[in-house]
Amino acid sequence: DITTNCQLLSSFCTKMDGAVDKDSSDAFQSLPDSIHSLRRFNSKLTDYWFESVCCIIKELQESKSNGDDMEFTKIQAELDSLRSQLKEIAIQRRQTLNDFLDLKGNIRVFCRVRPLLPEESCRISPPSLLTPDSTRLLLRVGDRRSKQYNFDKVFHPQSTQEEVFSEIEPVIKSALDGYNVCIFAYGQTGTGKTYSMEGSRSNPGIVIRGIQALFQQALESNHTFQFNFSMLEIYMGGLRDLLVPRSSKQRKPPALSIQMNSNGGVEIENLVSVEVHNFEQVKTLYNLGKRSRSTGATKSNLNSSRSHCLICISIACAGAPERRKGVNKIWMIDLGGSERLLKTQATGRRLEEGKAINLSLNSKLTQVLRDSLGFDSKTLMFVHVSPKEEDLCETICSLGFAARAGSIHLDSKESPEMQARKEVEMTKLEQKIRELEIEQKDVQREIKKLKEKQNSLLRLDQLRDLDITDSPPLSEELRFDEAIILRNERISTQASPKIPRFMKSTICSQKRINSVPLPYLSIRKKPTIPSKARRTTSLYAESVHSEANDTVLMSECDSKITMSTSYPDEAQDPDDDIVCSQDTSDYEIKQVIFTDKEKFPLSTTSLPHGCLNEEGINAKESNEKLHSSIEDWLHQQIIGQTITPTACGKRVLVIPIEQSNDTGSQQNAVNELNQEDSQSFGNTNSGTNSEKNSNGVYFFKSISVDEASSASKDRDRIYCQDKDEYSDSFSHEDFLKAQLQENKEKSSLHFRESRRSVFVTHPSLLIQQNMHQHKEQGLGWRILKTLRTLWMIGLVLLGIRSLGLGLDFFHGLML
Ligand SMILES: Nc1ncnc2c1ncn2[C@@H]1O[C@H](COP(=O)(O)OP(=O)(O)OP(=O)(O)O)[C@@H](O)[C@H]1O
Repeated sequence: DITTNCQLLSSFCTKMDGAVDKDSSDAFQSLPDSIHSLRRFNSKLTDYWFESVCCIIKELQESKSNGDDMEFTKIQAELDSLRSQLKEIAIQRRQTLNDFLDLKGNIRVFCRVRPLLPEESCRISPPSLLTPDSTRLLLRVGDRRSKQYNFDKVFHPQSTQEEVFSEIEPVIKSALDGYNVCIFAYGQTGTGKTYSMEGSRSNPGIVIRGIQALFQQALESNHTFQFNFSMLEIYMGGLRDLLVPRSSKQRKPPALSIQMNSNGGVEIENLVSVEVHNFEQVKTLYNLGKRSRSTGATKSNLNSSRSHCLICISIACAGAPERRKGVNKIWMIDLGGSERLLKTQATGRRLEEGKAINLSLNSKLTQVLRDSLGFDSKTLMFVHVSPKEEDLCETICSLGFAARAGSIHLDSKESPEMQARKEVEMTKLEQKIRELEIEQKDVQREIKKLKEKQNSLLRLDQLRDLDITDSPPLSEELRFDEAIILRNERISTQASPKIPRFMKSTICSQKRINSVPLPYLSIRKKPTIPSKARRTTSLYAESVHSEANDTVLMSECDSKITMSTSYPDEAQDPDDDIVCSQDTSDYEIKQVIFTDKEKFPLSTTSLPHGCLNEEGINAKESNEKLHSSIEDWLHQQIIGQTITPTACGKRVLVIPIEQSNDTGSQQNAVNELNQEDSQSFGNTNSGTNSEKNSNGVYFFKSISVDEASSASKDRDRIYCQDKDEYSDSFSHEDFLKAQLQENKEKSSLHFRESRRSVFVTHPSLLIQQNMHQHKEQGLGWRILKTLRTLWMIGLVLLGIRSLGLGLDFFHGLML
């Protein structure tokens, strides 16, 4: 209405005035939008407003036209120089950090002595381990003898998780610089390996802190990284993917096997590798993986890890030639407790596990880590020991192993002077790294400021190109819009605009009294849909309004199929769903066109957007839901992986959509899937939805798609072929028939009864057309059916009675 529009314009003019006076970039930012709104509502405004706005814009254009180009070029030059400066600093910092780590040693060995646990502390015996300083550990053997071990650092029983992590932080930086990194926790069972790696909820360990630091540092760097997360265990000598739910007879994940690629890198075939974008996602996946890890109670540890657990984050960064490698890995490994089988008194399965833990330390583990150990990879080993005297033998074994691993640089015969010089050098390098980091941040801040300035100039440029006064205020397109707006307004006025929505008549009732209103027309432009062969990305979520009466498949009552529309760049019109929400026999279909999946690499996948965000989720219960949804989703990926051959002959995971934040439509599509995936397929919908489902719509059941349907809960879906061309209006039956008749290599549509959504998932699912029609029956029909049944029962009773009479008669005759 006029008042609202005048208010809109008034605020617009205030903004414009501000823009002229203060050169405010905020006002520039909203100018194009405001101008668009202005033109849109022009016909309802007085000439005065429009003219005054035009004047302001003109003034603005004139005042800014001089010298802007020069300023833009100057800023660009400054930006270029700052960028090369930043690159220079990054190279220097990387080099200095590497020198520092070289001095420290590429293989570093730390020792952590765990404290006595509350249940152990009552035993009073002299401590067998002493830590005279931060690098030496003294082991008392008997009353007089003691043995000394040297480490890069010794963490005494009171050392905190923060102190331990402080040794990890520099290698996380190295990982972002392109170096492979391996962090191990080694030691006897029950000595605190899992405590160091995992930690507790309130006091997290290396893994959680490491991942957090990785994402934080990636955010602060001037590169964009791609992270992929995998988690596996070596259990009883074999590899097991921890992100895949435990196998059952029907759902067996593919076996993992270790392969070497052409660059000499190790690849684990069939291992699920999930692209992750933030810390929360990794944390959720990590928690999921932890649940699948093999643990059990032993005499030494009630919650003993019975396997080696390996976490791998692969880091890729395009356009950063200064990195050591294009793609590198960071491994974090919680080894199974090395144990003396006699001492743990293990029998049966525990005995076998114990043997396997010890054996696989050398075989599978070294194969998996072949490309991540040695050369310029950074390896950190944390050897864990127990302070208990009765564990002395195991402690000696562990310390001996650690000493051998560290002997590469620790035992080298360095004189105290040399060691002192090394210390000084390292301190200097550390200082230099700190300075370079500060400088780097300053330059980054400067670049950000200049970019903002440049953007505001660009926006002004856009404004200059805007021809307001010379062109007629309404273009053809806007005239058309306006005509539609007027038409819709007329319709809504006719339909008593003041009554609340729930009181308006339904389509059925309107039909009964022959007053079907004119359908609403959308003023939105439809995106042009490329031919199917060319579709590579998710385009839009489209819903269609369609009448579907008197077809063979339809139910008795007439019903309309109403599908709402949503485009990425336009806000949803609140009135759009008026028609579909009025009539219980209305029915909504959402069709989401997805990406071509063939471009995804083998065994690499991306989670549905938002699926792993723990924020705002209500702790335990929601976590459970989240986990089961992720499990389901992951399992679907595994099944998809086994049955989905692509045109290139490769097998790819079934991925709903490539993760991207850029278009609203993709977001819509992903959200749709998230909802789908995060809910069980049953009646989890709201009452309204279910009610809608049960009125005048079809149910297609038991469509099987190879192994997929037998292995999952997809029984109430229909799978049919994707439609080649977009059609605005079609009957339900025709639509489905068309889908089924098309060739079977195309993307498939899922029709889910419970949510009434049709969406394309992935290519190449073969279709079996054994669909059973299920008609929803009206009340009248049900009464007829009951009467028919009663009639049949009556007939049968009559027959029996007649038979009885006949027999009596026959009996009488005989007598
Ligand atoms: N530094 C520590 N501070 C406090 N408690 C600790 C510490 N280290 C270990 N513990 C406790 O000791 C117990 C055994 O630790 P943990 O399970 O981490 O041992 P482990 O070496 O991983 O054993 P396994 O190899 O059998 O899995 C746990 O209850 C843990 O909380």
